[in-house]
Amino acid sequence: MVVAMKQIHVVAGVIRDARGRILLARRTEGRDLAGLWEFPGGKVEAGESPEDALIRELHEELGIQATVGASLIRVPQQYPGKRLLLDARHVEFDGVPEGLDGQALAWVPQGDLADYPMPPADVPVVAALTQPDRYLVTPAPGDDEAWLTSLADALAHGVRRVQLRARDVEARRWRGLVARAVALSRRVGAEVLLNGDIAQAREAGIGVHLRSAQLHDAALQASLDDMRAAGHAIAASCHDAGDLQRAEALGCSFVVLGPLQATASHPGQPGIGWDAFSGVREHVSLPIYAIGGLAPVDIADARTHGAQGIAAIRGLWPGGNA
Ligand SMILES: Nc1nc2c([nH]c(=O)n2[C@H]2C[C@H](O)[C@@H](COP(=O)(O)OP(=O)(O)OP(=O)(O)O)O2)c(=O)[nH]1
Ligand SMILES: [Mg+2]
Repeated sequence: MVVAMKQIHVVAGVIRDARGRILLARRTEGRDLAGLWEFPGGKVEAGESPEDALIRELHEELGIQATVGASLIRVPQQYPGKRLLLDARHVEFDGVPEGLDGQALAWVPQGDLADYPMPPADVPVVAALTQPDRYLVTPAPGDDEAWLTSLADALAHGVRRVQLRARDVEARRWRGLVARAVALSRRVGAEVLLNGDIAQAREAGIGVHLRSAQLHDAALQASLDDMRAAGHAIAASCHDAGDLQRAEALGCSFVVLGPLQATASHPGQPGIGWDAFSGVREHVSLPIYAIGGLAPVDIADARTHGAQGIAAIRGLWPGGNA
């Protein structure tokens, strides 16, 4: 049994300049995680509010006067020997930031953030800034044309990450639907992944979304390495910490964890709820969508509990059903 360690609350600022670039600071030698880039900030002291802590830290470390804005994401994360809550807030400021502790600073265009080595808890923060907060999973097609129209509708409403999923659809029909769905998605720059079938995903030139049962199939590693080398995304469905760790080891770039609530598509499977979701997410450094009975209205809750956002069939499909 793991002994519960006290969680350290760290509040960090997402600070932008007039060009939209984001300020990163490099952790100085002699501290934990030295040399890695971080969002400026620090630990909340006893009796202090997170907002006051961030204002104090940004004044001490950068010499700026901060105004703390909206929450971006709160990431619970385990490190060797400690547990962290990285609480990332948008910040406005007066003054000119300087590295008052001798730390290097960099103004980084949002698209380049992934080039800066950062601590594990920052990976979900960067993803929250740069990747979609909704992940549509398609329902099984009844009528093909109606299914494609609904997909086009979802894309028109801003969906930018899609998992094509259909059980029990005849292979040739599914291949045709996948090709048309990929064309629709490409037109608006949405990312597409195919559920379960690595070979077909490779052939269609899209990513693959692994079923949780596939995570424990060691024989898949070679074809997944091949997918990654070709620049295609790998994602996975996870139900517990073991699945998450396996997905991270296989090189997944994001995952789905659930069911958060009981759903009609998985009757009898109880939901894990937000608190358990937070506890499980601590074990890996990955963007994680919560799935199971969720809709866009739940995105704020999701972010508060360390999720990238929500994945859904009904909650993101126009009309709410297949
Ligand atoms: N500020 C900040 N800390 C982060 C980030 N990511 C991350 O894992 N951390 C970790 C590193 C540290 O273990 C902890 C923050 O502690 P810190 O060393 O900055 O604390 P502090 O500013 O209060 O300074 P001190 O305790 O060294 O005096 O959180 C991040 O993006 N920003
Ligand atoms: Mg600090």
